[in-house]
Formats: sequence, structure tokens, C-alpha cells
Amino acid sequence: MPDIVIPVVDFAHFEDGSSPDAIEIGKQLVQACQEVGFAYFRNTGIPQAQVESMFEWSRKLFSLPIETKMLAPHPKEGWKHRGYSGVGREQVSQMVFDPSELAAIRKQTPDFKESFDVGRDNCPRVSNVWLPEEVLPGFRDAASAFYNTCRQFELEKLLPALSLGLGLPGGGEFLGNYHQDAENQLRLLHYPAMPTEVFASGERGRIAAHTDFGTGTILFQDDVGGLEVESPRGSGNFVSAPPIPGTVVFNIGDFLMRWSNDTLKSTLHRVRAPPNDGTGMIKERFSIPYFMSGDRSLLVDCLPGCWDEDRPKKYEPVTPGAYIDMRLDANY
Ligand SMILES: O=C(O)CCC(=O)C(=O)O
Ligand SMILES: [Fe+2]
Repeated sequence: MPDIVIPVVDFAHFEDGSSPDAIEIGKQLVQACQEVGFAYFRNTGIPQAQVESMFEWSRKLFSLPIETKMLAPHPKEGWKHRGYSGVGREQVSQMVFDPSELAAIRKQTPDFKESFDVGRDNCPRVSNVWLPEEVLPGFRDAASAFYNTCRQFELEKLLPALSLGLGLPGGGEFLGNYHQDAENQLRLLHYPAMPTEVFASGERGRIAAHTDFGTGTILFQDDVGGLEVESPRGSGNFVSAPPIPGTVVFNIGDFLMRWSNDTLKSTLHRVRAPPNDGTGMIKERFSIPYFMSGDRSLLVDCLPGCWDEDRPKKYEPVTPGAYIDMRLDANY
């Protein structure tokens, strides 16, 4: 079977979702989600300057001393995805060249990354965990504003396009009605620079192969590269999803795959080290995923149009809350 090509979906003429172009864009998106589970988006309306500025904030945040970053610690409970998580390894490993130490790192460290998670303001279930404002003045406002920009894209373009493309009842509004609570998570990710040695065996990557849990994810990546997507699905072979300037990557999550009776694919992906450039070091990488999920307590049954006599429903109705908790419990 040939490798997949990750399609590019252009939202330029989507407008408010009522144009004839909007249905066409929705159909292209759904086709990409059925065949690949991944797409590049162009002309999302998310200002490029705001994306670049968020990467700048991320760079500033992660270059703070570890003691400072730990002023906003990720809560003990694994499911409370807020605040700073470090691997605690990055200081040592930046400058480790001794083979036995490297061997030890290879064995111990799960993924070489640190992250900072932000949810919606005033969430009754999980509060945001911020650094004291004086430590990084302006960060909190910038991260909240970026969260809201992504949220706006989700509500005004992404969910309407998926709803239209799937031909769901109620036109573009169907999926939005199940995403009223903004159960979303903005994650700043930093994969520190590493000696080439650390990745030499090819067994270790920056983030191991996984699928995302929720409805879907939009992912901003810097120009370093390394993201890979399984192709064809289920084969264990991966193709590169290189950075394309001016685009954002999108992928379907497991919940929407289930909801669609496995019509839309939640595809395995990972981040590997980019090719060795001869410096002996693998460059650091910054990325910013925005994970989207449905309202926790709304019971969802198989999407209309995704089942019929010949394609019976494969799954029981479930709420996003119960499903995601079940997945998280399996992980922690
Ligand atoms: O860093 C990346 O580009 C990918 C991150 C990712 O897949 C995730 O956090 O779920
Ligand atoms: Fe992911």
C-alpha cells in the first residue's frame, strides 16, 4: 500500500460557514479525516503574529530556572493538566557526553520534554496554575488570549466544517452543541537540545507513538521538524509531517473516532529527532498543541450518517467525561 500524503485544507473562503465554499471545505476536511486522520490547515484566521508571539513566550518560559518554573507545578493528580511539568533531566542531559551516563538516561527517561498546560479561565473543575505575575509579566494574559483565539477557530470554523462535511443535522451547528464548555487544553511543549548520541539507536524519540484522546488537536510546530504520522494506518510505518510555514497541523482524537463509528481516524503519531546536522547536538524543538474535547456530561451516541444496516453501531453511548477519565486512568 502506498504511503499517505497529508492533505492541505484551506479555510480562506469558509467565512461564516454559510457560503457554498464552506460545504466543499467541510467535505475536503472530512475526506482527510477519513483517509489520513491528519491535515494541514491554511488561512485559519489565527493571526500568524500571535502564533509567533506565543512561541516567544514559550521560549522565555522554558528558559527560566527550574526553581522558578516549579512555582507553577502541575498538580499531583495526573488528570489535572495545568501548570509546569518538567522531566527534571534536562539540565543534566544538555551537557552529558559520558557514554555510561547517556546509557543511564536512555534507560530511565520516558520522553525528553517539559510542558506547561493552560485551560479555560474560571473552570469549576480544574483551576489554572500560573507563575507569579512578576516572574514573567504578561505571560498569563498572552496564554489566555491565545487559548481564546484557538477556541474561536474551533467554534467558528473547525466544528462547523466537520459538521457540514459529515452532513450532520442542523448544518454547521451539530458538533458545536457538544462543545459548549471549552474542555480544551493549550500545551506549551519544549524538547531540549540533546547530544546526537541520545537518539543514535533510533529507538528513542522525543515523544513516543500515541493517539490523542479527545475530539481533535490543532498543533503549531516550529521549524525544527521531527513529527511523524503512521502510514498507512495500522502498518507501523511512519511518514514525516514537516513544518509548512503558515499552516497548522490538525488531527482527529480517539473520542471523535469512536463517536463517528471509526469513520474518522485517530492516527498514531510521534516526534523523532530531526536529521543529524553534524553539530553533535539535536536542536531543541518547541510545539504548541491545543487539545479539544466535548462537554463532559453530554451522552453521545453514534453520529447520524455514520451507521446504517450495513454498518451497525460498534460502540455503546458514552459521555466524553467518562471516556476520557477511563483513558487517563489507564495511563497513570
Ligand atoms: O510536539 C509535537 O509536535 C507533537 C505533540 C503531540 O503529539 C502531543 O502532545 O500529543
Ligand atoms: Fe499527540
